[in-house]
Amino acid sequence: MLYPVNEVFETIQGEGVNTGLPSIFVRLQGCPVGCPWCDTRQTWEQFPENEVTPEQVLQTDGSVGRWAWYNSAALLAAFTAQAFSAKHVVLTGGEPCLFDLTELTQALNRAGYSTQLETSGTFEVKCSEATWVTVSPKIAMKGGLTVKPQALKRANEIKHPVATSTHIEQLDALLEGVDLTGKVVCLQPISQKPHATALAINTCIARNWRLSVQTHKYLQID
Ligand SMILES: C[S@@+](CC[C@H](N)C(=O)[O-])C[C@H]1O[C@@H](n2cnc3c(N)ncnc32)[C@H](O)[C@@H]1O
Ligand SMILES: Nc1nc2[nH]cc(C(=O)O)c2c(=O)[nH]1
Ligand code: SF4
Ligand SMILES: [Mg+2]
Repeated sequence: MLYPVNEVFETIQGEGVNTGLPSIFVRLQGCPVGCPWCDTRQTWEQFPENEVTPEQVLQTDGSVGRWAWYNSAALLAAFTAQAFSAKHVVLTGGEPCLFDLTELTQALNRAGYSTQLETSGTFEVKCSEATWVTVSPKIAMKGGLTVKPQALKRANEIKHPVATSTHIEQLDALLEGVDLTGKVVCLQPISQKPHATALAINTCIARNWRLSVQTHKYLQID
């Protein structure tokens, strides 16, 4: 299966439970969710005129919406060609669950990589059993999509972006009746805003949830 890839790079996982883990990020192109504060707006549209060769994607930093088709074998070959050391692959986007990721994650696992998804939960999650699934639920965004119960059920980690108390109330409503056994709940301040960070800290302490700050932004790395 072919996937539209916006960028492939090696860095340190900056968010969530796996913070600090050296990781290869594969950012897929395309997202219809429409979060007003999205870090990666360049991945929203998959414009045909922005298609480039796989080599060109490896040479750019993904800050523009260029993308190329890759299959799992070509991605694995790119990891080798780039001499990446990390053995953990994070599939993000854009919205990676626009695509069936089963074959890709299984191929990565077979090649010795652990895998993780970063998803909004607005599409069914299709991936290998071994994949760590981080759902960052998107509620009442412009695209009008809703969070799929299957995605919440499959989540290993629920990492909610927050800036106001309304975001906490929306998360509470979403999680009502969801069995959280074995799942980690994190709050992630939106765009490092001081108010958002204070709200996340205070709520995490009150609820015994995890705090996820975007450490890569503080470190000024990708
Ligand atoms: C860019 S999204 C891509 C994956 C997927 N579309 C999703 O939303 O989970 C990756 C992560 O960044 C988070 N994120 C995006 N923009 C952010 C911002 N301005 N502040 C905090 N977190 C943000 C998302 O909530 C998500 O957890
Ligand atoms: N360092 C780093 N960690 C991240 N964790 C999730 C990211 C994402 O954009 O999905 C991200 C990212 O873009 N960079
Ligand atoms: S779902 Fe993810 S990629 Fe899509 S707009 Fe929201 S944060 Fe950005
Ligand atoms: Mg990011």
